[in-house]
Amino acid sequence: MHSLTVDLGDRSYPILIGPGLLGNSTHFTNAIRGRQVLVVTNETIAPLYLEKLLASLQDFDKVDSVQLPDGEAFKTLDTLNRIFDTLLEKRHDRSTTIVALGGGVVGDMSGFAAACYQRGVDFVQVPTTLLSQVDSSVGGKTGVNHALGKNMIGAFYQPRLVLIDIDTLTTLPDRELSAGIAEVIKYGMICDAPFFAWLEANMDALLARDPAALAYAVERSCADKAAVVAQDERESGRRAILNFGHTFGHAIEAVQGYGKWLHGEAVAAGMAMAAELSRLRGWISQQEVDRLRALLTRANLPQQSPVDMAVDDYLRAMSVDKKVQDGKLRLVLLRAIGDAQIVADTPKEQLIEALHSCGAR
Ligand SMILES: NC(=O)c1ccc[n+]([C@@H]2O[C@H](COP(=O)([O-])OP(=O)(O)OC[C@H]3O[C@@H](n4cnc5c(N)ncnc54)[C@H](O)[C@@H]3O)[C@@H](O)[C@H]2O)c1
Ligand SMILES: O=C(O)C(=O)C[C@@H](O)[C@H](O)[C@H](O)COP(=O)(O)O
Ligand SMILES: [Zn+2]
Repeated sequence: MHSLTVDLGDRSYPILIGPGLLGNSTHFTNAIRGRQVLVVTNETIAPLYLEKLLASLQDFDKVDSVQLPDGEAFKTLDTLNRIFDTLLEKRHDRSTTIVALGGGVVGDMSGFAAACYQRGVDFVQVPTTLLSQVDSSVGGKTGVNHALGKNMIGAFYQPRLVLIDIDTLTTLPDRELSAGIAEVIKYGMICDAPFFAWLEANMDALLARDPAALAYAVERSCADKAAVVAQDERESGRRAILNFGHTFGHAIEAVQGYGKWLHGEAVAAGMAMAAELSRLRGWISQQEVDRLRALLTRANLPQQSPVDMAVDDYLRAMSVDKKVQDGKLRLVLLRAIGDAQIVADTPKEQLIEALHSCGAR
């Protein structure tokens, strides 16, 4: 088992990574302070992993579970209410711990429910997709979508433990594996050039689900993310680099309708757009853009806009991005592979040219 820490003072917590962790009760008994637990999962994950998790929670006095409908389209305030309904109907008090068993959708909603229920209860992340293991379970961004924008309603709320059982990746559909790889590639692009080179050398092993390659990619991604989050927990500055490709990607998700494009797919296309913009600005070379594009292609990820999206669709959706300040769009661009910078002065013509170069109408 590999262990790292997200260093946030008295809110620091461990990330445990390895095979077989779901069946080990010790990690839960060590991290959970009270005697009550609510497991939040969904209809797809429950038949695969709920029984195993419940067996590891046998020592607690009161363990309930709730199964949410599956899909990004259900990452809403309405679905959140199902968690609150269960907590109240089953009479969970303030000492309860919410355990999120699932991908980023379950994790983001469970974390937000934990932040809100009786003004805050403990929370543990058990991520089961590659994307949630390398990204969403770490760092405490929680929330739900709004029709007008991604993750628009939420809170920063840190878990007490992130338990990553990489065995769960064996059942993940190929398309979801690729979506997770998009966020892995992101770390290489924004802050870890040696990792980017490692991904170029090991993409075939990752796609073949080689356990050692997957474990390494999860560990390295979590380490990269934990370092950024420890510097700037609430995104007042540097943390925004984790949003590389997301201003474009979130526009794709919202305009297409949540769930049509997977988050990781939208981020992949968004990273290609941000890379093109960085090149137009004279910061990275065509060769660096080509390296990103080649890696996205090998990972079976898109790098072009949906055909039916026009530049105006992007500009409208991007104008509500959470990084907008005083009406000014802030974007994450690249100085080089492995070196991201946040900029507020992108010329509109360059932005439009970058969008066109990725197929936006
Ligand atoms: N909080 C953050 O920092 C952060 C970071 C990145 C992404 N996100 C959010 O995460 C969400 C995307 O997460 P995701 O990619 O995990 O999607 P997801 O949660 O929708 O899961 C993808 C699909 O895989 C299924 N699934 C989950 N685990 C499985 C397993 N082991 N075997 C088989 N099927 C399994 C799910 O039921 C779902 O159908 C988005 O809402 C995105 O905004 C949040
Ligand atoms: O943890 C972060 O910070 C991120 O930006 C990680 C992203 O991968 C993630 O998709 C996040 O939810 C986007 O944040 P948002 O603030 O733009 O909604
Ligand atoms: Zn993301």
